[in-house]
Amino acid sequence: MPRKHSMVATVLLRTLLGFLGAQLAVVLGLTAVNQWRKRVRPLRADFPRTPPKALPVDASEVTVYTYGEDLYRDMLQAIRGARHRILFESFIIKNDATGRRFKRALIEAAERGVDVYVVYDSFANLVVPRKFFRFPSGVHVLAYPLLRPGLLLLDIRKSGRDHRKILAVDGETGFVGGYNVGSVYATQWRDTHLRVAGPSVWELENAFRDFWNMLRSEDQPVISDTGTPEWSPALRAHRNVPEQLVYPIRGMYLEAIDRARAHVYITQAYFIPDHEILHALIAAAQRGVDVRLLMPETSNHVVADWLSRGFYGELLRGGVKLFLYQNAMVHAKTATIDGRWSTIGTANVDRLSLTGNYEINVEVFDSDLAAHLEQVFDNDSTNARRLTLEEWSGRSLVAKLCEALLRPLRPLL
Ligand SMILES: O=P(O)(O)OC[C@H](O)CO
Repeated sequence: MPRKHSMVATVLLRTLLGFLGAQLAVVLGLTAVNQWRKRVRPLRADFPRTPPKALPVDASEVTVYTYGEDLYRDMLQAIRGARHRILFESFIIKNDATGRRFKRALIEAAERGVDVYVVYDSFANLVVPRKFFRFPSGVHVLAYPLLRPGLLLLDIRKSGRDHRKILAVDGETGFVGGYNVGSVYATQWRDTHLRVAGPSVWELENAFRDFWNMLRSEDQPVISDTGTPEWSPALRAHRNVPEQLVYPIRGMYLEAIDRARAHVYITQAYFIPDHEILHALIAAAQRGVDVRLLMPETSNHVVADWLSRGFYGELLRGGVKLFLYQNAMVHAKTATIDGRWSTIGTANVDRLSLTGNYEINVEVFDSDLAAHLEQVFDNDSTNARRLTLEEWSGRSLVAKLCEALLRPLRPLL
């Protein structure tokens, strides 16, 4: 009997090792093909743009940016015009011409007496020399740690990356959205960011302050919290905070999709939905809602693309329309529903963002903003091709096998 057991264990172990080996081979193979493709067919930067447009939302004004150069110009202008306080947080800050421009502007602000706070994620910037993140003492810098004590003991409150992108200046102007800071994003990537001017900037300030005060070291200043004299239910920031086991962005998406009656337009860089989000979208399509998903045909993460592809069949059979963005990386994390609800933020629709990282998305109830985001979606769609169920069903057996082998990796991304 024990001999039989050990034979079964050996067979199981070999099967598992064979599966892991095949998975590794697929990942390495896809990565190699992707590197080659990038060399012979680099992404173009001639995607359609929608110019920034300012719109009132209650007592505030919002502006949608879909082109990095426009955004960085206005962010830098806000930093250069700061009089009291700058709160700046970015998942990635590249040590390139754009990153250096931001660094210089932040230092100059501190030199003229502005209180400057900077947060970045240590893991996302591992390839950036530490020297780049050295600022003069007038700038307060918090590097979200590579590993937080407690994580090794599986304390999930200590998990997640700081994936947020926030700038808030003087409590008057704020920016939030998908853009990291780097030259490639300025012209090569299609992303979406929101500028807020007016009382709703508090939403972003508050998000930054709570994060800073929770994670600052003892020798760093506390950012005082005086509350807000005014906030608008039309524009609210939702924050995923692993330290508090709070992940409202996923709930926000589920609630909004569940209410949809006419249309759902979602733009995502990496779309790897969980069971509930997938089924909420299909349920909406089944009740007659026009559900459209726009994603890059080829993103900068080949494995994420293949994990995403594993859902295409079910989505298409469920009536969801898929639009694949061509020849450029679309990195936006936005959705607009029924001409009245929209979200713009940092969270991807994948496990890492929705139940893993520190994230921030603004949820906006406003018909003008929704109409504008629909226009952006339509404009983006002119640079996308619609994938049909017929085409997808005819993909090669090798492609189907790769999807099946990679399926167990879904929870990792
Ligand atoms: O994590 P995101 O969504 O900010 O995307 C970052 C890019 O993938 C950088 O390679």
